[in-house]
Amino acid sequence: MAHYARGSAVAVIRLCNPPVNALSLAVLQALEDGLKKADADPSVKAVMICGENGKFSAGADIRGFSSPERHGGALGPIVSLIESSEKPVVAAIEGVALGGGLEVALGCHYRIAHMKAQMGLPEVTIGLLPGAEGTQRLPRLIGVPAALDMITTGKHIPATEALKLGLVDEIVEENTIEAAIRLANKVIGQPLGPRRLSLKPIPRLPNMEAFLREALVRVKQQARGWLAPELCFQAVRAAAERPFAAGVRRERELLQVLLTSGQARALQHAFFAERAVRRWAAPSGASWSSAAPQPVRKAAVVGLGTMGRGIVTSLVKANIPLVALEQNLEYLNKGRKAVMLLLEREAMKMEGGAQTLDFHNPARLHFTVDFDLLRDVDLVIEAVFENMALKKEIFHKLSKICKPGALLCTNTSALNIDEIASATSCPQQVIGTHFFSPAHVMRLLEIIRGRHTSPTAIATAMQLAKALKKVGVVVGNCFGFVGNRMMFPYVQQAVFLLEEGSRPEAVDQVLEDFGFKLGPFRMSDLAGLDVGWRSRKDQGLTGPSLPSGTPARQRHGQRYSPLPDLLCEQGRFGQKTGKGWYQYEQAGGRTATPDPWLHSFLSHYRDTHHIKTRFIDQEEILERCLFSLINEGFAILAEGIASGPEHLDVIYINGYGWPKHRGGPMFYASTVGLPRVLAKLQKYSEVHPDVPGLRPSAFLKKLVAAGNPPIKEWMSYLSQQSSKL
Ligand SMILES: CC/C=C\CC(=O)SCCNC(=O)CCNC(=O)[C@H](O)C(C)(C)COP(=O)(O)OP(=O)(O)OC[C@H]1O[C@@H](n2cnc3c(N)ncnc32)[C@H](O)[C@@H]1OP(=O)(O)O
Repeated sequence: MAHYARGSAVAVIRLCNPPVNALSLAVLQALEDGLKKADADPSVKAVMICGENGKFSAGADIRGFSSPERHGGALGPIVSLIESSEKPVVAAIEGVALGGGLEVALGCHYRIAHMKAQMGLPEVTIGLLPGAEGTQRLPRLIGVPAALDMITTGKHIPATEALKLGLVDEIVEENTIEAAIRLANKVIGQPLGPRRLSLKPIPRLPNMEAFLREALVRVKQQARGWLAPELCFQAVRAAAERPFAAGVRRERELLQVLLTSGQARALQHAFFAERAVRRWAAPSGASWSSAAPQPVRKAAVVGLGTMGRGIVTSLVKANIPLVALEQNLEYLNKGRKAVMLLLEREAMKMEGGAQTLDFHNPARLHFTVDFDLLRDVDLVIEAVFENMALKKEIFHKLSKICKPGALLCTNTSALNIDEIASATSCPQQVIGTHFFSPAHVMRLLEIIRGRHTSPTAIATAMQLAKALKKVGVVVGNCFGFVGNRMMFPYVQQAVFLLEEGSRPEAVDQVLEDFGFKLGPFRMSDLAGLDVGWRSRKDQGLTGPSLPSGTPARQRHGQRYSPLPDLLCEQGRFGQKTGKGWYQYEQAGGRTATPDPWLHSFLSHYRDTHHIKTRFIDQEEILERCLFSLINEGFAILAEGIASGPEHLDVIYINGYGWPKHRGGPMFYASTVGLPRVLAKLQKYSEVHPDVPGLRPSAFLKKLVAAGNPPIKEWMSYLSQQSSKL
């Protein structure tokens, strides 16, 4: 809705559609009606447009994009209608003016913003472009470079920056509405021609052609298969090169391409999935709606290795006073140095720098080797070496030292939360908080509830994720939880493909072309091959505890590849040693080059094990890696480890570099079609009967038998499940 009211000479149109005043068709209709009413009323001399509840508008109603033509098509003419008004129209921007909301403001003749307001054209992030003439008006107002930056990245900018760019005419600290009405009264009778952006020429650059050429290279490099940034670029280029009307026609053509590309649907799924996971629920019946978080006034991190350092940095950035603990002074000093370096770098990126972060103040960040200093903290995050005995020892100590009610979190990436909790006297306060490396950068926080974890503990961990500006996803307790458990069969397939005839660079290329930032081998070299090796040794899969006589390529009757173990035995741990699946310029180097040594090692390995080398095409590489990962996802859903497919998608997008424009693995499966996923898994499973990861999950089969229902309905088939599942 939009409420129309007339004060003295200024009519007020208030956009009203809580919580963010999204521009639904009803809101647009009411806006149009209001404009026409104001136009027809001779006593109205000016119009002011604002939003209800301190928010201008978050743009078009994304839920309405199921009927996209009507949606995109409806807004452009209204923006034109605003601009062509013979009475001055002022936008009063409070809260947010995003997407279509900002396009409405660009149609207005004047824009005034509250200093805390945020503006942006984030359409690119949901696979679209600002299709209500925004790609044509914004460059005319702020110039091509700034407009291109805003439109191709979708970033939100604060009002202060908007003022510098000339996006708004004025910013105010107090009442924006009153200021806008004052401005509207002031400009009554002034010529509107110069204020109509469609009539303005594009600010010229001395080297526009060269600028655009270089910008296109940058945009393409960053997009990696994501279509919207490049099409946003093309629309802005049209603004630079064509008259307004022709630019608008080009914008519409490009928007149509995006609307039918499938990527917009995937990105919108990702948008709503990220919001859906906030509404967590546990099998016990506890949920986000009934559980309240405890305040975290002071926290502690135990262990200052790579993960601990990132976690400390993350907590300091969230302004949470903190104790950072190591086992001895040598490790403490090493950790402190590394943390300080990270924080200095982070401070340099922030307005206000080190003062904002305040990490030199021991009252805010205290380094110690004294466990006693954890007595008064509200929450501890343990981030030590991945070893059950060590973790249990630490949790036993923590449960004795920490105050009653303190939350005890473990950053384990795979170990059993219940076993860790069993070392404490308060298992209800123990929870997994699995950060991803680098912990101060990666958005995902996998939150693992143990059998005894209390609803308050879950709510507190979710609240912590929010404070750290991360996406918290609550999952159940099993080996590898959700993310790593799905990753195991994916990596396993990648290694099996090498055994059968492929090469690391061929496998990585296929998955990077699909959109992953790094293929499995480049990723493994970055993370360090020794991490998995240690875990396999602990599981008795390799190393001294492996019973003699165990076949080299079989464990527990299933296919096993010793390739990663063999590389580790050669000291090839990846980037850190300068050699892994690739070779690097030096230990710690970042540039991966295919390694002839590895190629001949693989040939020799195949000869030793009598494996006939065969050519493996891209389709097989993609399907075996991705479908085995997805298959595990279905097993996870059936076991109740995650509450829905969107949880898995959010985890993969935010923690594992899954290309967002493909909507996450489970959404991707829904677009491929479950019958096809099932048929392919069946085919590969027949060829490799000793690989459980390729054996289709019962839940996947059930969904196919049910006629391939839409992703939103999957979980309902689970609740009606029979004992077969
Ligand atoms: C054809 C081209 C023409 C126009 C194109 C467009 O305008 S496309 C839309 C462009 N706008 C956006 O992409 C903005 C999306 N929203 C946001 O970035 C954030 O929601 C926002 C506004 C910064 C607020 O963030 P906050 O963290 O405060 O709240 P939250 O994200 O949880 O949102 C609250 C609920 O509002 C729903 N919502 C937000 N924006 C929209 C929208 N544009 N359309 C529909 N619904 C929207 C969001 O899903 C939340 O709902 P909930 O039921 O609680 O999950």
